[in-house]
Amino acid sequence: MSGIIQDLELVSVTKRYGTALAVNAVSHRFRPASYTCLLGPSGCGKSSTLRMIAGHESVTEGSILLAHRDISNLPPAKRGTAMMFQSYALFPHLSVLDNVAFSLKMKGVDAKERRAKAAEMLELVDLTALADRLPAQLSGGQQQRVALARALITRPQVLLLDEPLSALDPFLRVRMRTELRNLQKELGISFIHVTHGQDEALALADEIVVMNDAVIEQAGPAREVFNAPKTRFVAQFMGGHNVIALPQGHFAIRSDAVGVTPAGSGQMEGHVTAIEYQGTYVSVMSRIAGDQEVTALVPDAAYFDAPHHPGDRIGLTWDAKNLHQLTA
Ligand SMILES: Nc1ncnc2c1ncn2[C@@H]1O[C@H](COP(=O)(O)OP(=O)(O)OP(=O)(O)O)[C@@H](O)[C@H]1O
Repeated sequence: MSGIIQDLELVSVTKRYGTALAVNAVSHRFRPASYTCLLGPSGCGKSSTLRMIAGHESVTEGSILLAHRDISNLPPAKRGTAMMFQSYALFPHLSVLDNVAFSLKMKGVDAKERRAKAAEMLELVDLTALADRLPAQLSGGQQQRVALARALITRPQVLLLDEPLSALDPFLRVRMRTELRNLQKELGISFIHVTHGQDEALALADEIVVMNDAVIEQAGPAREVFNAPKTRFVAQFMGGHNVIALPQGHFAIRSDAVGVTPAGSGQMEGHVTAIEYQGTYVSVMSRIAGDQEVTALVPDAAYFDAPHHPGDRIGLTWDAKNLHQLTA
């Protein structure tokens, strides 16, 4: 919205709560004007990272730079960032329009100008018709759009979103994620979105930053992180992969890159432990040498041409180019 594309960078950022280490010397440069998801399991430090960027939590060590300016010690309103919270925290007694205009009122902007700006933001999130309602008269999805408009009215260079879709029902969640993604592209600013959902991150993100245990395990374009996980944790957390120990080391391979052949004809022998019908695919779970579990996702037509059953011996095949060596 500023018209200038700005870089956000974390330089060895650490957060301690007493003796607990929540974020451990994390460094990362966020791509300008892109949608980034901070992804990881509960407690990995993603919300602490987001809150430090927003200025709602102090940085214990390290610095946060926006457009090469150290913003680590600035108050939230002076950073060029804005945060949309998990609970939208709208003022219940204020109309939608006044909720959106609130931060401009705090800044001393006169009534006419702030109402005009708020109306512009409501148009952006498609809520013009509901400007005079109170928050209690809105659906969850509408409340969320008010919260978005309220964050965007400050014209941030970076919008921070903490689990913004978690309060919505599954149907609305999918719709809102499309809206968020479109809004980010339309505004051309950076969105940094915290989530513990792999599907959500894959659907939304240009870049995924996977955190585990207070550090970044892997960061890169969504497709690269899913396709070529570097560690066992990333492979297992992203899902859809097998982790296999081979004589050359540990490898990840996507389940849909593993083929099932008649016994005696594959790269490896296994016996089927379970079959699960998933609609488009059938999941064939098997056990191979070394008591390792391998799952093959077989397109349903191929499976039903030559079905297998628990106890059957099968061959498993893959193309070596689909094996990704793990570093940890
Ligand atoms: N205010 C606090 N005081 C003490 N410890 C905290 C505080 N906030 C977070 N922590 C701890 O820091 C670690 C990281 O928490 P954080 O909220 O950043 O993780 P998260 O990945 O966002 O998890 P979740 O998805 O559950 O919100 C956790 O072990 C958490 O218990």
